[in-house]
Amino acid sequence: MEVTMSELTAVVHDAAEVVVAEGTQTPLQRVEDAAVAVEDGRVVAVGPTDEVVREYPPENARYTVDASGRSVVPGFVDSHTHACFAGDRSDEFEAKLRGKTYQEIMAEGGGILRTVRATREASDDELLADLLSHLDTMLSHGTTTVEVKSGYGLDTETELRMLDAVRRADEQHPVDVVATFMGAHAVPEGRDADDYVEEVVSEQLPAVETQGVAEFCDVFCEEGVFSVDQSRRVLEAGIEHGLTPKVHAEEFVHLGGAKLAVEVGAASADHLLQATETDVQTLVAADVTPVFLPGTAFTLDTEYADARAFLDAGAHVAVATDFNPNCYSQSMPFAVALACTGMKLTPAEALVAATEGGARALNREGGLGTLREGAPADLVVLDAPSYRHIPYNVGVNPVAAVLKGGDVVHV
Ligand SMILES: N=CN[C@@H](CCC(=O)O)C(=O)O
Ligand SMILES: [Zn+2]
Repeated sequence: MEVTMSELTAVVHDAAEVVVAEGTQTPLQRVEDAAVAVEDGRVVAVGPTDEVVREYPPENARYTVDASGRSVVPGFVDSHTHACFAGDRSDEFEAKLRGKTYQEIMAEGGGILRTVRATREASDDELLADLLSHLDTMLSHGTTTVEVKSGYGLDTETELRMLDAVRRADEQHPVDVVATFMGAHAVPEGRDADDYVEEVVSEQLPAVETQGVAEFCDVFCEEGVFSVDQSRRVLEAGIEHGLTPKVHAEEFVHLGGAKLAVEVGAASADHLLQATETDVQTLVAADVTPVFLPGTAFTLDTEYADARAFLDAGAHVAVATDFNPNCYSQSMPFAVALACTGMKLTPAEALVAATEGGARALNREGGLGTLREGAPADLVVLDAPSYRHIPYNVGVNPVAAVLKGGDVVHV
């Protein structure tokens, strides 16, 4: 005889609105005067409060959240971050304000390579503590799933130490953490790029597979970093070691990273500031999720990517923070605001790109990033009557509470 026990975990009721969110090609689905019921970590009902509470009485639930006057949206899925690192680069922000470019700072030994030096020197516990602290900040701003890349080690030992910190953070923290190996983030000081690519392929990737510590493999395909051929070599080797490709593509110079993303069947192509109309058509036809990182354009004070061209071509787009020592914001609400002001997404498009779009960029299309029935119960209660306040009330954290799998994990 089969016995199953289901548990009414949470009822969030009397919300001014609940945003279901489906995809950036679908009009925003939302319900007014609404409630959400959660059983065993999944959404079991979304609808008018009176109907939901009749079937799922709040008094039977472990958590009851009175969301009167507030809006409920899916937890943010931040699909592109470099959140595991040590050191501080706040002085580079000032140098950029005085006119230095990102490339000039790198050429002087700053930028990524400076973070590599600090990360190699940090202990395992320091790396973990810093990452956990960033996850706390992300959670308090409504992020419930985040992707974190390695790539500040650039040697086998430190890349593995970073990915181990990511694994431990995932175990210890309510936010779900998805690991990406990015040994090909920069060419280490004093090394030749081809020679280093061979190290990534023959040493780092086999070690990452043995440890089972990453799901994706990313590469910085950029002029002066890794060429298309070098990037292809890394991503194809990554596939052989069980990792799904992602590409930092067409950020500063148009090099062919978008085309490469299609060729290798990447889950996403990210940045895309220099993408051409052909890139747009090719990525959309191949269903590679375009990930836009407006915080990077804001920090570098550059033009923003043309996300509208992708939306017009039928793409389901994603928006993420790109949190890293150069783009120092863990806040998805801020990324949503910049997606609106910088890329002219509507608040609805930006919100869906930051939730369901992020799930697509991580190949998690079974409901993550939405509040439809059956989806993981990752909910954000906003201290505002509408999702429209996320980009409107800019510079203020709009999050009142966060539920992860139906448990209240932040108030
Ligand atoms: N573009 C390459 N990597 C990061 C920046 C990393 C850094 O500057 O430390 C990015 O996605 O923007
Ligand atoms: Zn990046």
